[in-house]
Amino acid sequence: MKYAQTRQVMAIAPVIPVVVVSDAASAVEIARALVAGGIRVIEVTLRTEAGLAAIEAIAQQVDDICVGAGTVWTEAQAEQAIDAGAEFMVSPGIADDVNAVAQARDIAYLPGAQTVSEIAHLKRQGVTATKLFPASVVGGPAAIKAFASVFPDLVFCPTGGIKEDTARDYLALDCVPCVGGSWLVSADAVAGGDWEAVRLAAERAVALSDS
Ligand SMILES: O=C(O)C(=O)C[C@H](O)[C@H](O)COP(=O)(O)O
Repeated sequence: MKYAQTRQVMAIAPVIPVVVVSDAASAVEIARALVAGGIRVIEVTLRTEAGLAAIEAIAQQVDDICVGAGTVWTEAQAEQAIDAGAEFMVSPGIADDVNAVAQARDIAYLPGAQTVSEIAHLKRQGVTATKLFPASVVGGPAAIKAFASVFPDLVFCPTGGIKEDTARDYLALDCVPCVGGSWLVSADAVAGGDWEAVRLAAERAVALSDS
C-alpha cells in the first residue's frame, strides 16, 4: 500500500485549485493560466459532463501540471479518470470503492472526512492523508487542530469554504501541507475567458506559503 504519492501531490503547491468545467478547451486555458501563475496542480471535478474530457485534454496538452479528478464516487469513475490521465483522485467523503482502485492502480488519493469516526475509518484502510470537507463548516482550523491531536500521523487538505483571506490560517498548521479551493478559478473569470485573473490568483496563492 503506497500513499507516498498523495503527500507528493499535496507538496506541489499550498493550494489545490478545484475547478468545475463546462468544456475541455477552457479547462486547458485554466490549467495553462495556473501554471503561468506558479500553481502546477489542478483538481478537475467530475461534477460536469466535460470533466473527463477536460482531464484528458489537460494531461495531453499542458506541460508541468499534475492533473487530478475530483468528486470521484464510484469505481467506474475512478477507472475512467485514471485512464483519462488523472494522476490523483479526490472524493468529498468516504468512497471505499475508489480507495480500492487507488490502491490497485497505485495512484494518489485524498478521500474526504468530516468526523473523528470517518477519519478513523480511513486510517484503518491505510489512508494517511485526508481532505477535510467542508472545512469551514466542520469548524475551520480549530477543528483540524483537534483532529490532529488524536491523529498525529495524518495530514489534512482542508477544503470547502476556504478563501484567499482564510487559507493562511489553515496553512499555519503543521498537519496542513495544502488546502483545496475553488476561489482561484472564479465562474466569472471562466465565463469571460479572463485567464489573466486566474494567473494572478495563482500567483497570490503561491505567496500563501511565504511566512
Ligand atoms: O467536488 C468535490 O469533490 C468537492 O468536494 C467539493 C469541492 O472541493 C468544493 O466545491 C470546493 O470548495 P469551495 O472552495 O468552497 O468551492
